[in-house]
Amino acid sequence: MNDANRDFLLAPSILSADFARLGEEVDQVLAAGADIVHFDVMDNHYVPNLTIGPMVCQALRKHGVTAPIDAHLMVKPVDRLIGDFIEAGATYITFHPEASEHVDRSLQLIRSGGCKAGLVFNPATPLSYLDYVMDKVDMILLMSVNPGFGGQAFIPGTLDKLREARRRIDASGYEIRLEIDGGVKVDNIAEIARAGADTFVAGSAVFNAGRDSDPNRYDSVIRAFREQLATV
Ligand SMILES: O=C(CO)[C@H](O)[C@H](O)COP(=O)(O)O
Ligand SMILES: [Fe+2]
Repeated sequence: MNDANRDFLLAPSILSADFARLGEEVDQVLAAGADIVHFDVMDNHYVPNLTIGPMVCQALRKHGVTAPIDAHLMVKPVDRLIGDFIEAGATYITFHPEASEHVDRSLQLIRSGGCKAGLVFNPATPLSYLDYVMDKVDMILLMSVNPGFGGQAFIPGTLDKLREARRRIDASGYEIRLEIDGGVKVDNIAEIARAGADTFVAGSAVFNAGRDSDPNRYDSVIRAFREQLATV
């Protein structure tokens, strides 16, 4: 696939949403044109922060969210929670290979539950974890910050890593999405897309936009992202 016909998907990270009004926040960002709900799961063990789990994913489904939910598991161990997120209605389940004792088994567990499987690479994690599992991944997620917190700055070296991941995907012949997570803003998304990403997580850039009282507060930031992507 080349840049011209790659479809770009926007995945706002609800890490930066107002948790007290989560259903409403998700409804508004999807109404503004977002494609995927990025759902950050942190365990205060694999990463130094604690967030939300499968019950909240299930609550979003019950609330009526039908868009894909992209569960980014920053937890160790991973396998038990994989089952819980399958039950809770996740669409994608991604995990960090260092957090699984048996990466191949965890990937198979996700697919056997009917979900799409992905591996997440921290800034210092080598892409060689992909060597023997390309046929078992639907998503490769490159972290462009160290995991654990929203609002951090994009690490520029990730652009080269994106180019390398894109080469691997194109050479494999498999349909695999290439997602980027951390510090994605309106002013760098085009450069990130040119380096090979096709799925863009953005938390603070989306949820810090607009005024709380404005029901259309996310329209202009989503439109600005799309305008930038149209230049790629
Ligand atoms: O996985 C994450 C952090 O570990 C988040 O998805 C990410 O940081 C998004 O937030 P921002 O766009 O504000 O950087
Ligand atoms: Fe994330």
